[in-house]
Amino acid sequence: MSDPILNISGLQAVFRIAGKDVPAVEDLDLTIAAGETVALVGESGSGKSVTSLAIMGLLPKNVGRIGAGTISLRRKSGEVATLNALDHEHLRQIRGNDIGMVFQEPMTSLNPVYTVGEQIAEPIRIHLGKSHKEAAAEAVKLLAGVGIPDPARRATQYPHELSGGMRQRATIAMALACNPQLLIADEPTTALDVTIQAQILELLQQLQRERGMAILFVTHNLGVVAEIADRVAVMYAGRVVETGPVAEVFAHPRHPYTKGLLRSVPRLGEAVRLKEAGTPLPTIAGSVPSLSNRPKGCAFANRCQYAIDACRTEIPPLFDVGPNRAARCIRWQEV
Ligand SMILES: Nc1ncnc2c1ncn2[C@@H]1O[C@H](COP(=O)(O)OP(=O)(O)OP(=O)(O)O)[C@@H](O)[C@H]1O
Repeated sequence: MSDPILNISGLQAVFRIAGKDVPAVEDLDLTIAAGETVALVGESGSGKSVTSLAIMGLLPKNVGRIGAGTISLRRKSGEVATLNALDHEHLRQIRGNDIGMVFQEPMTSLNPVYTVGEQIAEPIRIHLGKSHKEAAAEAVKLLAGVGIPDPARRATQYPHELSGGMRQRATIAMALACNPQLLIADEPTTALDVTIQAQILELLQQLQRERGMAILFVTHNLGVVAEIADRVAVMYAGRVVETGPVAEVFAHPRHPYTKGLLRSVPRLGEAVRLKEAGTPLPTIAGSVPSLSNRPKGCAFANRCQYAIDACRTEIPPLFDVGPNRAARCIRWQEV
């Protein structure tokens, strides 16, 4: 792989809960190259959002912090910055400039009292030092680039005047305004209906082809992963339990959790067949253990049909299970 844009090594993110430091993410390694999309996937509570917040330096103040590890980003200038060693001011310069962000709910990024055009122009003025006029013209171009019809008029409108899909396109335009090296997209299509979702995914892929940025895509939706990602990192209870190229991981999962997740996604037609037969969709019984309640050894063991006593004593390491593939399961050969 060429020098990665993002390189995370041994990341631990902790929360202070009832006077104790509790790790929400542990021992996480992740790299993303230019032009590559890596998906972080897992059930609610697995640590996906905490990971993306840690990268952006946006863990909740006084409660969350990075306990260990390094997060390096190759900036547009070519300089490699260790994000977790930077102060707030430096991080602010990097966010919106070298890192673009798109969240599930566009209204969290858009300010209701400014026009869409003003909001897209702002980072262009702040980070790229363009004049008001230049930035405003650039904002219209960006709106056109994300497929918004009549962009000059749309730029003068307020967020509530746009549909949900259009708003998400506008936040993508804002995220890309400074031509970032890395785009972090945290459930960007979850709040949209499926046709709009497909359009937004297509748009992100097209923009990535044009710009060659690295994308970290956070989702719980395996269908979306299959559609958009080159590689996937499956998270469970704060750790990556399986990683590798999407096609191979999905065809031959090596961790029981990945296998369970895949089984709980019905293929087209299968859902109807199961319903007609009165058979419930297979699900993974139980839920992700809470932070303060993580069991000893493999955190998945109490939901796992492959678990043996040895699983409950030590946390398994990530085993090499194929080219560019790893799985955190001592029984991976039997899965
Ligand atoms: N501010 C916080 N204080 C304490 N614990 C937190 C905080 N934010 C998240 N956590 C805990 O960290 C763990 C990981 O949460 P995270 O939000 O990263 O999960 P997720 O995989 O992104 O889930 P979702 O898809 O629901 O967002 C969870 O156990 C969650 O309860």
